Amino acid sequence: MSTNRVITVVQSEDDVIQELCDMIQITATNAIEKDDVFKIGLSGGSLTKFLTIGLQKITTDWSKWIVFFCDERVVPVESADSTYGIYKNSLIGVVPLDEDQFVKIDPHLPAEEAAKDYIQKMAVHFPPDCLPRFHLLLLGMGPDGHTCSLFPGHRICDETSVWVAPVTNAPKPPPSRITLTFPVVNNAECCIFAITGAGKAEIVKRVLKEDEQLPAGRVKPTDGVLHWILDSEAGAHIKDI
Ligand SMILES: O=C(O)[C@H](O)[C@@H](O)[C@H](O)[C@H](O)COP(=O)(O)O
Repeated sequence: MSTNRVITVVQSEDDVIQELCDMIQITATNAIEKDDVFKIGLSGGSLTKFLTIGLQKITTDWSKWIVFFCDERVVPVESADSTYGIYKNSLIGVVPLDEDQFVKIDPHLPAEEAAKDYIQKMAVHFPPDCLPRFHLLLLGMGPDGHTCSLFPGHRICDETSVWVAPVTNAPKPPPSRITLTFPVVNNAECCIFAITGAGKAEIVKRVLKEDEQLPAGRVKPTDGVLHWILDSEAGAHIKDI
């Protein structure tokens, strides 16, 4: 089954941020026109920097945004490892988003409970009897091909019975996390990978060659579009795919 995949290679990291935020603005406008709400899922890592820089420049009805996490580290919000903590400090007060527009984990719970709790919180915004369908999921990818907190060889990559799964032994610190599972990721209307740097060129090539051993290679929206936005370094081997 071929996915509706679009690969965009631009020159620099700044160009990736511009391309990414242009796509976010368009997707948000279409979602708000269609559903009067914009349900977006954010990831951590370098994406936090891209959005901190780029989201300030977009035009959108911020009041219609509901912001979820594709994955989150189960650490206190004050911790430097908290993805929500980073977005809270870098976006709230900078763009017109309120804290209560973020659907956050309860970091005081162990990962197993935090995952169940997050499903309950998602169920407030999605019909309970079908898979949640995000308008947009923003994804990163590690040099090992992981995305969200779906790590190579980890059993939760095959998890299909829950919307959100706990991770207690993530190879990328911190070890305790929660993550959306593939059925939810692949039910999104749109997924965007924003990837930069020479360190990712080899793994990008492998993933775009559909190496399904790699979690990022299993992101294939069943009824949606998949975008890869790459800078010239991360896209160095594009011609080989
Ligand atoms: O919380 C996390 O760790 C992320 O959600 C994770 O999936 C991230 O997107 C990748 O590890 C890429 O991170 P970098 O872009 O920083 O390489």
